[in-house]
Amino acid sequence: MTPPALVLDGVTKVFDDGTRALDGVSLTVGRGELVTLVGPSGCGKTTALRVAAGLEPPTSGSVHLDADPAAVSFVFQDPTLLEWRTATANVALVPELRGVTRAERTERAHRALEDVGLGDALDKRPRQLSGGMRMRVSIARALVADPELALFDEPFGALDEITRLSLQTLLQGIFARRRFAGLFITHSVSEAVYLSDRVLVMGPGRVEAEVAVPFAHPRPPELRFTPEFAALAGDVSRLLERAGGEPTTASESSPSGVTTARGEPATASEGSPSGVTDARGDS
Ligand SMILES: Nc1ncnc2c1ncn2[C@@H]1O[C@H](COP(=O)(O)OP(=O)(O)OP(=O)(O)O)[C@@H](O)[C@H]1O
Repeated sequence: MTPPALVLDGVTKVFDDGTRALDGVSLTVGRGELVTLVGPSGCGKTTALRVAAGLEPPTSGSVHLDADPAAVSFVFQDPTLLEWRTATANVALVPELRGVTRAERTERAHRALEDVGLGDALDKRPRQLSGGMRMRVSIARALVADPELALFDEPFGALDEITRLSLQTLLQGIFARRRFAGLFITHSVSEAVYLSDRVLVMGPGRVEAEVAVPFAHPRPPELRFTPEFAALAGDVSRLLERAGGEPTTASESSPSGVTTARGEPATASEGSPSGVTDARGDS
């Protein structure tokens, strides 16, 4: 069996000032699987991502990355583009640093930019681009490395709602075609359900529950308006509320696919679907 792309096993992170940001976090991201982390502010999502990326050492527990480190890409909330470089030159930077020839890196950058719908903006500088377009460049820069694992830290958090929805649709289409492993942090329940195969609900320092998302890829944008989608988002919202997060829109019925952190079925509501588990095992 192919090993998962990423495994965190019992990871604890205590910062020098004594803050216990992670307290026994275990999670896996399989190949070709997109996993989202949702949870209240300060529960440790970014820390988990940074530990996964090797940017922070865990205090205890282990991290297994089964990917070429050169094939791990990041997308942050801030697109962090170089203002003096064109969109193409920004995207080509990664292959440039790896010694890829100019002709090849330009071709790869153009392909990646076309993939994110920026075929008409290849020579534009960041200041000539809207916030959504800058984020597309940032996604293209992540894709140009042909990632085995892509790590996303709330990439769409600063965008307006319409841009955010269109970038979700874009990323979902790219994921359906390329099927990298992904770990994606978001505060949006609907974004988590629309994009991912599994939603991990975090409470302070811990993964409290896991919700399997059964919808096949590619996912049409209209999926977001179906009762099945609303039911699953409702389950995640309820689990998030229990974990200490802000309540979001919940629906009456519950989908299949929710388990608690210990793997027991969690009865989120009458007629709960299979697929929800609570990390603590209580429901
Ligand atoms: N370098 C650091 N030194 C000390 N404490 C830190 C450090 N980085 C994060 N923390 C603390 O660790 C906890 C978890 O922070 P983290 O940024 O991982 O949470 P988060 O869930 O990503 O929050 P948000 O949703 O607001 O981005 C917080 O209490 C935060 O203040």
